[in-house]
Amino acid sequence: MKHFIAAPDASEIDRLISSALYYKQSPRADKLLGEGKRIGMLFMNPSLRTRLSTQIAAQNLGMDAIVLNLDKDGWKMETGDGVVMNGSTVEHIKDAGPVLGSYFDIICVRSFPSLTDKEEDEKDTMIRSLIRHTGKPVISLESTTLHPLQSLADAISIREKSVPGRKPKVVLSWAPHIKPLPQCVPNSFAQWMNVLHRDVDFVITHPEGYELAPEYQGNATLVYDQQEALADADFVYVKNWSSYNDYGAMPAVQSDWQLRASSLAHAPAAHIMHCLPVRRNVELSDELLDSPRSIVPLQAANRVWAAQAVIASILKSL
Ligand SMILES: NCCC[C@H](NC(=O)CCC(=O)O)C(=O)O
Ligand SMILES: NC(=O)OP(=O)(O)O
Repeated sequence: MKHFIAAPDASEIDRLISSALYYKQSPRADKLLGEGKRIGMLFMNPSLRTRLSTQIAAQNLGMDAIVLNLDKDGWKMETGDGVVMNGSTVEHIKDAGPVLGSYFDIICVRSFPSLTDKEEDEKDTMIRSLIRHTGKPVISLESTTLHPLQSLADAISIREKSVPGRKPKVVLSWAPHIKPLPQCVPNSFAQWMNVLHRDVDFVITHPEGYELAPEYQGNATLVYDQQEALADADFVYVKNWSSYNDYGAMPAVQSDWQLRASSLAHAPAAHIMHCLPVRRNVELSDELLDSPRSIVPLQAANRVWAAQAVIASILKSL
């Protein structure tokens, strides 16, 4: 694997899941694979899980991991072509990229969308610029459009909790929030579930106005009625996102979309998922989050094995 910025094909996802489950059993099995190699992790936005799990994964493979909070500790980066840099940006990615490429064997970056400029956000400029100007493999730690390490951990968790021989019904259910959030997590989850369509029945439910970009919604079944969508679900992935069509807006919602135990009257076996961080009792009730139905801690724990499988695959291709 060269870069990890979106869902690979179904056979590659299968290989990554197998590799992740192998590392989960034997975390240090490949402790010499990354010896003498360095991974650089650049953050333009906050993180708890992605930062720590990716560092642990790299260390399990013998790599040195260095984190730079580019938003706080780096020079403000310019990515535009031909810009006269007489404003707030100090350093161009054309100059910083080769520097980073000389320091690191693998480069990772987190860069959230503006949610104000759709066209710009859809370009995933930071990821594309790093690929172009560092010459090194790039891993997305959540970009302006996708969050593939999260989706791999989600796919691993679904695989682990699925009943053998039964194709699970997986429902992505929109949840309320106090502020507009990116579409990256639902875009990415939908992209992965659509690739895995032979393994899962995938349904999306959200209020009108919260349609995802058609390229990510893909062939998912869209059901606007949350109760109808949740019936007989095996997995319910709860997540807020802002409007894509009215970009970054929060169109008014008439009914209560918070997921509670009572929402699952017709889905008695459903496992509850969320990528975290979660706003308790806004998106999801305490009752569900604190119940054995929640596999949220499993998803977060699987972030280590997801990252380890991806980094190992890239190291093997160097
Ligand atoms: N990396 C996982 C989710 C990150 C981000 N959540 C947030 O920004 C939550 C912020 C808050 O709750 O105030 C998102 O939804 O894409
Ligand atoms: N789920 C997730 O990506 O969490 P962080 O934002 O804490 O990394």
